[in-house]
Amino acid sequence: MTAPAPEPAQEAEPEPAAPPPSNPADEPDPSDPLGHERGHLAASRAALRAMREDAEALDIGNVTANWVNAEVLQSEVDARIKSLADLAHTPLFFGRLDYLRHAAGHTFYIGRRHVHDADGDPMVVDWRAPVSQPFYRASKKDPQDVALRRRFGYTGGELTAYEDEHLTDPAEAERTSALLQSEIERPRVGPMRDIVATIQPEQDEIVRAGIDGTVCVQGAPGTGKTAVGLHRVAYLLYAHRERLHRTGTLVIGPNDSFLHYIEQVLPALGELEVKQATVTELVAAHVHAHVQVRGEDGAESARVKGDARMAEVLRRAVRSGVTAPAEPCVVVRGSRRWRVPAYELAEIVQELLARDMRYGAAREALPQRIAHAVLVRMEQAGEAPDDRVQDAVARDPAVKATVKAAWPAVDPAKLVLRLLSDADFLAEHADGLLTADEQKAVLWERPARGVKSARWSAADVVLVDEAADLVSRTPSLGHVVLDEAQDLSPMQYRAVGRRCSTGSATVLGDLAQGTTPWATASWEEALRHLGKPDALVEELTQGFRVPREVIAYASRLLPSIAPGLAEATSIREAQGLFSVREVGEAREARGRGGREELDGAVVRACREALEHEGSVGLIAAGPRVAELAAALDAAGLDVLGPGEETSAERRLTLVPATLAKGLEYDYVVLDEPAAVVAAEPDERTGLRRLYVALTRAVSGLTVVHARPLPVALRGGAGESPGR
Ligand SMILES: Nc1ncnc2c1ncn2[C@@H]1O[C@H](COP(=O)(O)OP(=O)(O)OP(=O)(O)O)[C@@H](O)[C@H]1O
Repeated sequence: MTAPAPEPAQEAEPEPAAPPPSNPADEPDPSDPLGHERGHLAASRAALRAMREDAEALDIGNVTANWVNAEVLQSEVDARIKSLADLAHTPLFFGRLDYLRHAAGHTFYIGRRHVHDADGDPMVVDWRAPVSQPFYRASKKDPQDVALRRRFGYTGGELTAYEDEHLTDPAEAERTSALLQSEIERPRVGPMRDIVATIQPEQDEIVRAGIDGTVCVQGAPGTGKTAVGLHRVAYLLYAHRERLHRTGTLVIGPNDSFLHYIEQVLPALGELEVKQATVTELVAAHVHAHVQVRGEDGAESARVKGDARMAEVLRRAVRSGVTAPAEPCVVVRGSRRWRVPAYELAEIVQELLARDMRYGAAREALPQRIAHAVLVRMEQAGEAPDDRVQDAVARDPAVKATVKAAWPAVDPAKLVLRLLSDADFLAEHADGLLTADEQKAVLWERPARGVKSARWSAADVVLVDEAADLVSRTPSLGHVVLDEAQDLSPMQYRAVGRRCSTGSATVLGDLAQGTTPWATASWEEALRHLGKPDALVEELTQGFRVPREVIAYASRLLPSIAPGLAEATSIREAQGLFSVREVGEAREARGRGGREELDGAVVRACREALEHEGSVGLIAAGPRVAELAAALDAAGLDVLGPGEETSAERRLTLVPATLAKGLEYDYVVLDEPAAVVAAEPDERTGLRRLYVALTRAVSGLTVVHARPLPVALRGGAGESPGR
């Protein structure tokens, strides 16, 4: 952190950390508070080293004789040793609270992890501990027993500044923190970082919401939804470690480059166990070893396959093989024959069908029910059969044959394959649910021969997942974070809902950024599909990413893409660079000459952006990517693809607009907005895609266009900057 702290903060030149005071509890030297804080930092680091040495010295041989236990224990010890590493560029603490009257002590240093001294007294407390909460929430209006909140500034790992707020001092005016501001405005390079030092009060409320409730967050671009979701997982893991260790946690994101972008946030917070996946990966891994996504759907076919009505079609199809037995079931035991008549078998089957049971569970219950009917007859005949007899009868070949005929086993993948290949079978179960046209849209163009060879699409696999759940219940995790949720179909929401049916979820999204034909229109409806209709819907409106002028420009699209939504604010104070450059005449631009001129202007804009510190993203419509890659190459500019990590040397990424969601770059060059819009199946989706692309910039945006800008973006005369 480099920004100087304002009055009354103290600034100091970086210098080696002072040696730890002989007694860290020594009263601070009022003439050198920074020296005292550095002393505490050095002492905390020494304490962390000692904790690590203790962990390394653990001899588990004494604790366990069993080698399986020993292995488990050793891996836990190894994980602990790893988690105790002192990372040079992650300061051990970033804040301090002095309480007025706290029972357990007075001063607490807040950091990413807990550190204690040899007596077990805390040197640094975890940001997630209850005692740390006022660091994020206390204010002059509600000091929460805090006299002093101190924020620390670091330069290259050295403690170089601090900034104080005396929350109970009426004479001290409230003001924004410069350290906080500089942290927010720090240039971005590389993957996403944690925000523990600067979580805002309204974000903290979501982060620390109870584990039993599902929270849904609607938020404009850059309001910190992803950051909040990830910190919430870290918080829940801290507060409910045992429970979540058993049940598991999962973060769902829209694509692999996004998951790659966020994957280091949780490990940096010491959480190494959280799984990350896209919905498609999650579902495909679960349903069938041979079901692989290799096909694609057209918009209409994907829309119908993603519609919640498909759940009912599948329910009917799964149960369609159940038939009332026409023959009695005759079990021979010794010299006696026991006969359960067909009408009674039919009653048993009917009764199971009427129950709210999984298909597979009912199929397992059926032989026991038939055996019970046999046992009743045995008892009536004066026998005294026990449970073992009932089990033996349930396994009798005659009973098995009855079950097989009345309640056939269902293979979910084969069932869906038949639905998508066999028009009559589909019609039978979609009757009254899907129109003839919709049924046509659902059917594969070429019927597949087998599960392995079928060209399953992402939407098909979700259908298989639904069918699999109808047969046997999908195991639920303890907590699921669903990011960029607005793009999910109702059937996908159901698939995610199954994975948190006995747990809870954090649903994050922005209705204005929905770019699928089935994009979420209302959170209430989405939450119903998810199976969490009582979830709390919160809104975040403070933008941390996009400069004011840029968000105002992008927000011109809101009336066309999401009329009900409010424009985000920007808490960035830095002005930000923003220009819209028109190249040549629109007419001319349709020809090759125009495109070359456009490519040239784009390359120039990229070069200019690279003169600044931080990452640069060139966002363009998919069909433009190859041409722009060639132009950049010809100009000698080194360019990365999405998902490749930026570094100080390689900072320019060429991103197809379809993959820009959730990502951010310090400087964005946006190529030809009209092409971004035109690459989508309809105008609303196109404008939403454009809205996403326009809101990726942290410090500057240059829009370069040859074709006329979309009408919704043009604004009034003289409003466009840089012309
Ligand atoms: N409290 C905060 N302090 C510092 N930086 C923050 C804070 N909240 C969010 N940010 C930063 O703002 C940027 C945007 O956050 P994030 O990506 O989580 O937003 P989002 O709402 O998910 O955006 P989008 O809708 O575009 O996906 C990130 O760089 C994030 O680290």
